[in-house]
Amino acid sequence: MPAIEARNLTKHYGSHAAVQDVSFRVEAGQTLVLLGPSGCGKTTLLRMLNRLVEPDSGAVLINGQDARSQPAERLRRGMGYVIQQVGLLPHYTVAENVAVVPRLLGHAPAIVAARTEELLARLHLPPERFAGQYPHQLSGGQQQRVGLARALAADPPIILLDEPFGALDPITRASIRREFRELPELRRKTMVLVTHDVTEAFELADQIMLLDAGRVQQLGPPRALLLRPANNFVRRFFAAEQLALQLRALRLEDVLAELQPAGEAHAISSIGSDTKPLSSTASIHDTLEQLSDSPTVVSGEPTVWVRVSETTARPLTHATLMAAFGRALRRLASEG
Ligand SMILES: Nc1ncnc2c1ncn2[C@@H]1O[C@H](COP(=O)(O)OP(=O)(O)OP(=O)(O)O)[C@@H](O)[C@H]1O
Repeated sequence: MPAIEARNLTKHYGSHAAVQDVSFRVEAGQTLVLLGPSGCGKTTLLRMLNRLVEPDSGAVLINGQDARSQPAERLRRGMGYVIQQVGLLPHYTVAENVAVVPRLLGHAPAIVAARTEELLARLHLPPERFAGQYPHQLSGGQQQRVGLARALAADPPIILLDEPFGALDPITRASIRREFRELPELRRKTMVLVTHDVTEAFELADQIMLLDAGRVQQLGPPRALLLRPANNFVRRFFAAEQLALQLRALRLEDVLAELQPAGEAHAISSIGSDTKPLSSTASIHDTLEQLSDSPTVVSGEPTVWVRVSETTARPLTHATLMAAFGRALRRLASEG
């Protein structure tokens, strides 16, 4: 049973159709990204999931149960909600803001305090410095982290995020996104995230739903939208950032075959050093970054070793990895 299911959701504002006949399923632990140009209906769709907006027709099922079968407040307690404007309470300290929902739920004060400290520390807001501060004393990025800590505080199984990194400059945004991806708290969560940033979508999504004028243009894993676009809108939407997205959509395991010379008897056993092997599930983008950090330098290029046996290892550099990536793209496109 999917954790979230949307069935034929439609919403009009007057005669304007904001969302038209949208359906999707999100399995437990997966992330769906709602992507599309401004005004395409992303926020309206997200807010139908926690009943901040009621659909004209269609239904939302949470763990198989109709969202309308329980009071909206109870439904929302099981779903964290993170928005761009953060919405911190100005007269509450950081710690009080994070603790709002667990307190409402009647969790024991000592447990709430410990959990708040742990979350702040994990989100790089050392509690000894930040717990007693007020929202106006924080930067935009720090406020967004507090917003995220607040959404995670009661450990809800589902998190809805609306442009959660929207107010940040691109560099801070990329680094917060990385921390976000690595948060152990989020690994088990079912998430629906709204963004208009295609790179963000490709970094975070298991599935992307691309919308235009309230209608689904394509729903699928990131690489399917890139390699097998359903129509010209999808093709054009990704055209400008094609390479950056391909680097995020393909993983090291996709190019392994291309790193192997024809006729080589042994399969590749590892890439990288024994102490720091590269993960075969890392994106090519992340692999290139890790390669840059390699302490081994051959002919002025950072290098890692591709091992096929105890005694045989070949060097891998940015150039050889990019060449293999190019061949893998052509192969995947022709398999289309
Ligand atoms: N409360 C409302 N009353 C009237 N029209 C609305 C309301 N909320 C949204 N709309 C309209 O519905 C459409 C979809 O809006 P929505 O906020 O869902 O888009 P979005 O994709 O999230 O946009 P953005 O990326 O700019 O936030 C827009 O045309 C918007 O003007």
